[in-house]
Amino acid sequence: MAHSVEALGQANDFPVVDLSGNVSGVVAEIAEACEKWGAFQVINHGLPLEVHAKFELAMKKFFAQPTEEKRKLRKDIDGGKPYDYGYEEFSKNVDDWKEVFDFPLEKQTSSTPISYDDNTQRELIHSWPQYPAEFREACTEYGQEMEKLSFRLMELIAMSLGLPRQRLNGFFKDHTSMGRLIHCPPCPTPQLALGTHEHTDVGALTILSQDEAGGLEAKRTFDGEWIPVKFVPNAYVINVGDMLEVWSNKKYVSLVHRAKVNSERERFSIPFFFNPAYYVVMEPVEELTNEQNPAKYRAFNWGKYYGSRKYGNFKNPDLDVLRLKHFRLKNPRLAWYVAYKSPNGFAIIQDIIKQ
Ligand SMILES: O=C(O)CCC(=O)C(=O)O
Ligand SMILES: [Fe+2]
Repeated sequence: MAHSVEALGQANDFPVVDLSGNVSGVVAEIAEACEKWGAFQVINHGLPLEVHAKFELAMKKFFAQPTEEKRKLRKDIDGGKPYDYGYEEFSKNVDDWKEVFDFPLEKQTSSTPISYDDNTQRELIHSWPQYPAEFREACTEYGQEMEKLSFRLMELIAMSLGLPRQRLNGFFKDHTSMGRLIHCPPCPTPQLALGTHEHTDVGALTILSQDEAGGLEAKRTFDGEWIPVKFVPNAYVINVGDMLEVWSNKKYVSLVHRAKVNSERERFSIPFFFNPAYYVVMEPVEELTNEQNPAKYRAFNWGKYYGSRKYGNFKNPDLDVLRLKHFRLKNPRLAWYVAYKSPNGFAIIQDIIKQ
């Protein structure tokens, strides 16, 4: 029998954190939100409305073009062009009802390996559309604001874990963050499709802007119920990603989420993924582990993890890509799972063991 949410003493909405409040109050709200929900929304975040509006308009003009135009900017994963225009989902072997445009931050020069056992770095190709003329500038300005907000949030999150304010900043020195524009056209059979299938975000945190069409849903941790993430004007939704789960030694859990589509209207959604530098070795933060609370993850390299997720899709629909569970400690069976399921499984396991 379904329990009423009230009876269980749980709110049915994500906490909305007012970032203009006093720091200790904000930190306490973030701590509770990350632990209970793995997500929260922020208002009064300081991002200029005009930067957001210009960016949103440029995005809508871009997507309104004929498909042939957009396809000129097609992603080519194996050709070292993982950004730009695409209409398939990236981290799982399922089709989403959407088209996307991905862009790295302007100053980003680092590259990611193409698979977990590949140690070569290659420069990644990215191109900007000619139309609309202000597209590149709008994305760049928005990206810079997102970067600022991401650092601010990471500092608040570090404090919420009882760490010094800048404890996690160093991991983002050459960060591999990216922005994604998502357009889901109206869907004639919304019950048979999803804009974005169930997943967790692989990076540290995600800052997502959804529009009035809504559709974003989060899986509530205590009962697995899908909860709609309410549209709040001028707010951003902040998701805990896989890497924050690792650093916090699972005190905070990466948010499982998805997005629905509807038959009447199109929807737009804009996630910004704040990711560590590709060379970062991921492992629980030392200060957050001890004998009573030993590390729940073994160390692994972010760039390789990201590369496997980014480039592993669609190669073979029967194979999984690297996921966080493959690095969880105290579950040797999973090591065998990786070994048997992946084309380079045994090499991956040897690599994990060596670390
Ligand atoms: O479509 C959406 O709003 C969700 C997007 C998302 O979760 C993602 O791209 O990681
Ligand atoms: Fe996501």
